[in-house]
Amino acid sequence: MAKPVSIEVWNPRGKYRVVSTKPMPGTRWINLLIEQDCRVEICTQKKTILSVEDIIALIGDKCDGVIGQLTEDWGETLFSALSRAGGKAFSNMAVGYNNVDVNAANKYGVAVGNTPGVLTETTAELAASLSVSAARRIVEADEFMRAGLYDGWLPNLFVGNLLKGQTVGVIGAGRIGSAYARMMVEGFKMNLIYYDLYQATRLEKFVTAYAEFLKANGEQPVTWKRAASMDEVLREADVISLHPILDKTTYHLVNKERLAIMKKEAVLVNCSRGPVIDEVALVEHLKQNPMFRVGLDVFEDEPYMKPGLADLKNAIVVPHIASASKWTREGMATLAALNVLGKIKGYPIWSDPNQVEPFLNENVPPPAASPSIVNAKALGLPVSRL
Ligand SMILES: NC(=O)C1=CN([C@@H]2O[C@H](COP(=O)(O)OP(=O)(O)OC[C@H]3O[C@@H](n4cnc5c(N)ncnc54)[C@H](O)[C@@H]3O)[C@@H](O)[C@H]2O)C=CC1
Ligand SMILES: O=C(O)C(=O)CO
Repeated sequence: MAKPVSIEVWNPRGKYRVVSTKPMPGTRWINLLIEQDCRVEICTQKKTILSVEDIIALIGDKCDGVIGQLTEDWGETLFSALSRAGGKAFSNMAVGYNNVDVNAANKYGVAVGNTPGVLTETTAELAASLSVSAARRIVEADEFMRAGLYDGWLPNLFVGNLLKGQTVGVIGAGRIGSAYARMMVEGFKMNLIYYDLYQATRLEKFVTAYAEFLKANGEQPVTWKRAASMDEVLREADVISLHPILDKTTYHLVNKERLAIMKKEAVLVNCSRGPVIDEVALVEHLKQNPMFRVGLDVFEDEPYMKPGLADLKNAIVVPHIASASKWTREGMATLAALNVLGKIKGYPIWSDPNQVEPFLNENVPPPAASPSIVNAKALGLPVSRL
């Protein structure tokens, strides 16, 4: 058993005990819980990633709900511990929930919440930032300046890739992938090719309308294409961004063979999950192809990078910050808290997890519903008619 962990307590006399495994941005999420008679316990342990044993110690003998993190292993052990403590409510403070064994949660009747929508543009903006930074070698140039190596303008200094008129590829045109695609098409007049299991109809309509706008103004219209395969995207695109969920079908989706069919001067961006790319193969590909560039926000074995990646000038690496804007992170905390509160209070499940704005308006009380419960159907939870 792990040693008792340090905690911060709000509303100690609250009827319901809600545990958060990490301090989260903002205070609205705390106030929303204590206003509904919850005692809120926030783990203030300095340890970045809590172990299963740490979280069992946090849960204790009585716990009505837990807000957890994407770095934690939520499966049989933790859901059985939460159930034994009388709890039936859990939420990831993340939209991705590959760290959660939903079947185990179903076994113990525990609702699993996530935080879709509030992080869509923030994440897409970072993917766009990495795309431009890699294409134009921003980080290399910054390091060059700071090293005092600049001794005047040169025709060939840090020459990169132009984006306008080139092809942007998206693998996984869901919420974030579609937002990213629009940013790159509308912002840089790139032509789109995307691959997804489902047709991204809204995205296609947006790009079609933008093309008509450009044409009406005497400019070259942009184009879009839904690829029949992922390989088609990898062959044709100049910049490719990965935005699928991580599951067994997307593990190592980008491997040695697929890296080999990409353009030698392509840019590859990953703001989804690290294991979507075979990172060992990527390091070797980057070594063999110095004009191929990557922008990575996520890594196969976070928090570690595969050997050699940190030494490569054609790789930009940032520590899983794609959703890290103030508004988004405070909103994620709010959605996660309301997921847990909703289950505790017996509220129905919000009918559309893609429209969570009503929960994010600080000037009005949130709807009496859980914003997004991924196993609502499996648990037979009622859907809100609001
Ligand atoms: N780096 C970061 O901080 C963040 C990472 N993420 C990651 O991004 C993922 C996507 O988030 P959203 O866009 O909100 O989810 P979403 O569910 O709206 O979109 C995911 C898309 O992936 C597609 N997909 C699933 N399997 C596929 C396959 N085998 N090939 C191609 N496409 C496939 C789905 O059809 C769907 O359209 C999350 O699951 C999470 O892992 C999300 C937010 C922040
Ligand atoms: O939401 C997610 O899935 C993240 O990776 C962090 O925002």
